Amino acid sequence: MVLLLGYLIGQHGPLRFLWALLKFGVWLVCAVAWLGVLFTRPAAAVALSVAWVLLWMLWRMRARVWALVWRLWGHRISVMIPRRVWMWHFQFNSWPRLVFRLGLVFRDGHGLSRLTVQYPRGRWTLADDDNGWTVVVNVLDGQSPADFIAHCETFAEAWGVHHVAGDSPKRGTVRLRAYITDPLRTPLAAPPIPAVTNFKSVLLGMREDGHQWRERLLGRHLFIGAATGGGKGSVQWAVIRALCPAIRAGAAEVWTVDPKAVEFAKGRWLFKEYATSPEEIVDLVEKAAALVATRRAAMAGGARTHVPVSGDPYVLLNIDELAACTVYMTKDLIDRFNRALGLILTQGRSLSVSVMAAVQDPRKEIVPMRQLFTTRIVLRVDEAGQADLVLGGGATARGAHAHLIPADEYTGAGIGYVHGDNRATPMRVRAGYTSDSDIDRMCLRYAPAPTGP
Ligand SMILES: Nc1ncnc2c1ncn2[C@@H]1O[C@H](COP(=O)(O)OP(=O)(O)OP(=O)(O)O)[C@@H](O)[C@H]1O
Repeated sequence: MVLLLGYLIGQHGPLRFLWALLKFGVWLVCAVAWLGVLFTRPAAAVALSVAWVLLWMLWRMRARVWALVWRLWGHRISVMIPRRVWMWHFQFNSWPRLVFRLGLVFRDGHGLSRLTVQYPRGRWTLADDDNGWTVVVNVLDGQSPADFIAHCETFAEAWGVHHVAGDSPKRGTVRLRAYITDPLRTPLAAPPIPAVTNFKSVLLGMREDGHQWRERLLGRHLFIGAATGGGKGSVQWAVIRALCPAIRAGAAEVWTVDPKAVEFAKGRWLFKEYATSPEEIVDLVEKAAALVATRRAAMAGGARTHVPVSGDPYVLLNIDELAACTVYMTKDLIDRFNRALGLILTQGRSLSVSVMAAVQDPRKEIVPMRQLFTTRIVLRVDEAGQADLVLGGGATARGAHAHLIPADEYTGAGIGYVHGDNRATPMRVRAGYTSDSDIDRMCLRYAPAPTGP
């Protein structure tokens, strides 16, 4: 007997052994009590047994019952439950089970008896915008942040939230941000026009975390890839809106290439140059390349970067539907176009000549020079791999699900992903929508003052 006790304690450890002993004692007391009731009041004993079985079945099915309740009334429940209580539920109740099921835990020890499970706990905080929470996890040895980021969709499903975004703020750490509802679900108005253009930070719309979506223009080239109707125009117009004060003051010029002669015809008065036919387009791009060469020669040995001022302005070469220029023109014109554009893309950044190009099909054969664009934005695309073509390899795996953006204009147009500064993972954003009447007002108020005699 002593030997058996010693063996069991050695195998299971004293705590586990005591726990098992306690459970055995409780069961024994229950069984004796039940037998006592059976002999005195058989009917009550049968009723007790049936109630026990029912309770046991309900307990076993608790996950399915909860899933059903959640599916039927989840939305209403989520509104009623305070955010913090909701977060605590996932923090203490669901997280340990979830990471266990996803294989994000480690089991140590030898044999069942000494099994210890190490699982990543994480620091949980409510988000500032009250639309979810953030979990910062120190990954275990042998794991990488990518192991968690790959499961963002699963976390979103398990927590019943709209979206979970993951990134790695520093080595060995992963940050998961749960968004309960989608802050970008309704269209945004056109961004307000600033009093003075800030070339280093122009407002384009809103980020998923509720902050302003801003991009730098000076020293950058912008590339926007999206299927037709994805809302490329709204990003282009948001950039032009931000430039309006500088356009009026003569410190910025927009040169527009509009092969379809539709999208930008309405804002024609804001543009210093406007080209639609293949010959005009190639002449205009060569003119921009010549400006780059002139500025480079003028600055040789002097200042390293050009500062845009009235009379020596920042030039934005705005190209709508780049494929029309790189594929659908004669070979001679395509060669001239590619040569001139290549020169601007490689040398224009420090000389205040930027390119903003929109394209429906971002394949390499269509846009061979897309790697030269420093800021790349992908809106809704038709196939999963296309986000990788725009943002770079692995973007879809890191959360840029541009192929899942709804095709519906109201809920999906203008939504996309961009590589935010200091972020390893793409940030979801929505551009403000510039309507036709907004464009009319911009033309009336900000069209460049006429020059010449
Ligand atoms: N940011 C936005 N917010 C809400 N709705 C938008 C937004 N951008 C565009 N839309 C809606 O989607 C429609 C299509 O947008 P737009 O023409 O800009 O897409 P596109 O990507 O430029 O398409 P295409 O390649 O055919 O020119 C617009 O008419 C507008 O109704």
